[in-house]
This record gives sequence, C-alpha cells and structure tokens, in this order.
Amino acid sequence: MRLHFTKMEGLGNDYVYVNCFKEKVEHPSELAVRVSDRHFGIGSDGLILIKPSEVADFKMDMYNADGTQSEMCGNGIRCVGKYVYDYGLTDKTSVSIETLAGIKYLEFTFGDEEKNGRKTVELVRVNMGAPILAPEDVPVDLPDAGDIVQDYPIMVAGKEYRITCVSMGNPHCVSFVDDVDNFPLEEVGPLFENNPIFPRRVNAEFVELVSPTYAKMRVWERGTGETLACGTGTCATAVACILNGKTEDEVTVKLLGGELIIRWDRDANIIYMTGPAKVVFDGEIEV
Ligand SMILES: N[C@H](CCC[C@H](N)C(=O)O)C(=O)O
Repeated sequence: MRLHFTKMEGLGNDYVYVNCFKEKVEHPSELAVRVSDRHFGIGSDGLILIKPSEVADFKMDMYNADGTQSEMCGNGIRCVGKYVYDYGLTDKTSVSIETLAGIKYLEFTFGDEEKNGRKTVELVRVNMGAPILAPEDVPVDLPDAGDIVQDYPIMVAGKEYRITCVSMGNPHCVSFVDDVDNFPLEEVGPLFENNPIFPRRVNAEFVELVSPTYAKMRVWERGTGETLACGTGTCATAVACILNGKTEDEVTVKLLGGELIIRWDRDANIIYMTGPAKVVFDGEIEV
C-alpha cells in the first residue's frame, strides 16, 4: 500500500506526518519504528498522525522512534498547526489540537512564502497549559521529595545530579551542568531515561545557564535518544530555571537545532512556547 506523508521539522526535531483525513494507518507503533530508521526508512525522530477530533479542531497522535506513544510533542504540535493551515485543512489562524495531554491552543504568525495562493505559517505560539509538578503526576518515585522534586540530589553512575522533575503531559527530568556542549549525553542520557525512579521512563534535559534570560540545553528523549530539540523539554527546562531562581519568567533556550522562547505566565499558570515549524518534503512510501 502506498502511504503519503510529509516530513517536517521544528528546530531539527523531525517527524514523519501523516494526514489521517486521507490516509489509513492501522499499526502506528510499527510504522513509527519503520519510518524513523535513518538508513532503512525515511529517517525521523518518530511519527505524528493528524486526525479528526470530536473535542478540538484536530487531534495529534505522536509516536517515538521506538514505537512508544508520547502524551505530547511541542515541536510536533507546531508542525501540526503549520500543516493543517498550509495544506488547506483549515482557514483559521488559531486552532485547537487534542492530545493525550489535553487540548492545546495554537496561534499562527505568517511568513512571505506562499502555498496555494496564500501566505504560509512561519511561527507558532502554543499555549502548553500548566506545568505538572506533583511527583506522582510526573511520575517520579521519590517518596521523601515532598510535593515537588526540585533541586533534588540523585546519584547516576557515581556522580551527583540535582534534578527538577516537570511534566508537560510527558515526563521530564532537568539537571543543571557547567558545560552542556561537552556533556557525555550518549552515556548518561540512557541512565536517566531508564532510571527506576521513573515508572514511565523520562525525557532528560541537561542545562547550562548563560544569563537570567538565556540558557543552553541538550536533551535525551524517551524512546528516541538525543534530538536536536524538544519543545516539551524546553518548557520543562524553563520551569526548572524559574523555580530554582536562575532565570526570569521568560527564557530563550538555545538547543542544538535553534532557539525557543518560553514564557511562564505565573498569574495564569500557563506556559507559552513560541517557535518555528518547517516542511522538508512530501513523499510516499510502500508500507
Ligand atoms: N520531541 C518532543 C517530545 C517528545 C517526547 C517523547 N520523547 C516522550 O516520550 O515524551 C517535543 O518536541 O516535545
């Protein structure tokens, strides 16, 4: 069967997108593993399905490269927003997207590029909702941590890390390091991802503070490994920076793939993420 897809990326965090208004995907986990392979498949960090929704304008299902499903995907949802507008599924300049982490609300900013006679989406601002901090909701099993795991010391491979755990619908563990560019992520990332204190595994972010409004971050993603960017992980990073008094309530985070601007509206307790979304190519594959 021929499957039509669109390859898109948000700061280099690249997924294969399938428009399920037109295409039928019966085994998404298996398809995610197949298409993600960068040698025998299309090559991506995972698979994202764009579907109808009964409670929002659209629905996003996201699968990691190992076939596991995640509750939410920040770079992915920006690309879903771009897709549904640029490919003519909607004329709305702000849309709601149903996810396993609840309904997210997106607003589009347009660039000069045109498709089908109208401007295309260049930047997307996402209302990512409230950060989730209760350990049992992240989830993270640290009974003596109290009502939040913040600046909490754990030993990994003989070294102490002070972690702050945040869920954006999916679990994140944020640690501050002195030199993120030279951090041994390949070695340490999996030890966090599969650490027994995380019953559903975890996305692990390692952050170097540059100033009260700027940080650098690398991420080891649950089910995928190091990616060039992670939207939900960047939101978790900003929350950890702010909670630990290291930055202001608006933070620019530099990732390998580029920058994201995160603002935590403390009065409304809402995290806003603003960043780009791009189409790489359209294609079809025999499945
Ligand atoms: N890259 C995604 C996060 C994927 C998270 C996934 N690895 C998980 O299992 O939670 C993002 O931009 O938010």
